[in-house]
Order: sequence, then structure tokens, then C-alpha cells
Amino acid sequence: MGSQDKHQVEKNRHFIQALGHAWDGVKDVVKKERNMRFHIVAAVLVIIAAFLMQVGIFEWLWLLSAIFVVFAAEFANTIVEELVDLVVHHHYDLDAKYAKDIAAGVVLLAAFYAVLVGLLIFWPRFKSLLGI
Ligand SMILES: Nc1ncnc2c1ncn2[C@@H]1O[C@H](COP(=O)(O)OP(=O)(O)OP(=O)(O)O)[C@@H](O)[C@H]1O
Repeated sequence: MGSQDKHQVEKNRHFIQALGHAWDGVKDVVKKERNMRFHIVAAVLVIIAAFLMQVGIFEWLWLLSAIFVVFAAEFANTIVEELVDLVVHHHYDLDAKYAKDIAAGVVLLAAFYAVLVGLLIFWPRFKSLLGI
């Protein structure tokens, strides 16, 4: 973990310290989770496409919301994975499997939602670009 206060267990003393720990959390998820890096690449591609196709303000809102829903789902999934591993220490456990599979399901649903939003916004533009 990236924190400078490696052994801190008491509450944060000030906002900047809390912000530092929150930023460490974001960096850790990006560093440790391959899927998170995949989501970031996909989000950058969507943002480039949205710029190129000059989508409107409400379409930007839908796209950005979909991106953040996927990011939030991946963060929630990582929290569940870390907590389960903390409790069962990598031993096989049916409840652990249940919790992790549900957490992964949340990411799947979020990704499905994002693909749907992307299709609704980009498909009509692709169609007119391709002349079909
Ligand atoms: N302790 C456990 N007991 C039982 N099943 C487990 C356990 N740990 C993981 N699994 C099973 O393995 C799957 C993948 O585990 P885990 O999510 O830890 O790995 P991952 O591939 O790194 O996930 P992600 O791709 O979301 O980061 C889980 O969805 C679950 O089905």
C-alpha cells in the first residue's frame, strides 16, 4: 500500500491526511486490478470518440455517468475481494465464493449498462458515418 502513515490505525487528523489515504486507495486499485486498467483504457477511448463525434451535453452526462458507474462497481468489487481474503485467508469457502461472485456480478451489470449507453449514443452516428 502506498500510504506514508504505514502503521496508522487511529482516525485521520485533518482533511489533507484523509485525502492522501483516499488517493492511496485509488492508486492501489489501479496498480493491483488488471480489470481497472482495462476500464480506464475503455473510458479514454470512449471520451476520445465522444470528442471526435461531437456528442451533446446530455450525451456527455450519460457517458460520464456510465464510466463512473463501472469504476465504482470495480472499486466495490475490490473491497469485497480484499475483505473476503482478509477473513478466509485464501482458504476455499463457499460463502467467500458467493460474496466474490456477487461482487463480480455487480461489475458485469455495470459494464452491461455502460455498453448499452455507448451503443445508444454511438450506434446512430456510426450508422450515418458508414451510410447504412
Ligand atoms: N476463498 C475463496 N473461496 C472460494 N472461492 C473463491 C475464493 N476466492 C476466490 N474464489 C473464486 O474465484 C473467483 C475469482 O476470485 P478473485 O475475485 O479473488 O480473483 P480475480 O480473478 O482477481 O477477480 P477480479 O478479476 O474481479 O479481480 C471468485 O469469483 C470465486 O468464484
